[in-house]
Amino acid sequence: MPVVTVLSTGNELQDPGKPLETGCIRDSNKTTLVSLMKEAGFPVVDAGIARDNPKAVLSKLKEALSTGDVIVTTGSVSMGERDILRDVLITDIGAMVHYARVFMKPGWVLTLAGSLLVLAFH
Ligand SMILES: Nc1nc2c(c(=O)[nH]1)N[C@H]1C(S)=C(S)[C@@H](COP(=O)(O)OP(=O)(O)OC[C@H]3O[C@@H](n4cnc5c(N)ncnc54)[C@H](O)[C@@H]3O)O[C@H]1N2
Ligand code: MOO
Repeated sequence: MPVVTVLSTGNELQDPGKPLETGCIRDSNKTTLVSLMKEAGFPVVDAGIARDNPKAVLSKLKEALSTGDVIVTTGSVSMGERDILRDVLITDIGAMVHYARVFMKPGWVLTLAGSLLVLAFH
């Protein structure tokens, strides 16, 4: 089975385990994704949270690529000025984006990119 590495993006995200700080929210998406992947039988690596700047996203993505055969990310592929993941994938990783939109809302900015294989959704 391929190893699936799951990475979240967002300055506001906080891991479970300590009281929630002002202006933060729990990284519930990663918890959900990790559980779903495990339930489906995949070995899973939790790659943590990348903060919303290109350097942090690149460094976390590189780390993720070294642990997983498939990378699933959440956040940072929509229309906001801090939605930078796609740029980093193309410019810094050299990934090919196969698609960046699907006919569904919410969730229309689902992105599939291959370098190895990165599935970025949000
Ligand atoms: N838990 C949620 N996740 C996502 C939501 C949502 O409503 N709740 N909306 C989805 C859609 S549609 C879009 S578009 C993207 C936008 O996410 P971005 O990261 O690009 O933009 P933000 O403005 O930072 O996030 C929107 C909203 O979703 C919360 N969020 C983002 N990532 C996570 C996460 N890992 N765990 C929990 N909540 C998250 C964020 O704090 C904002 O309130 O988001 C999709 N995902
Ligand atoms: O860009 Mo979301 O996918 O707000 O619907």
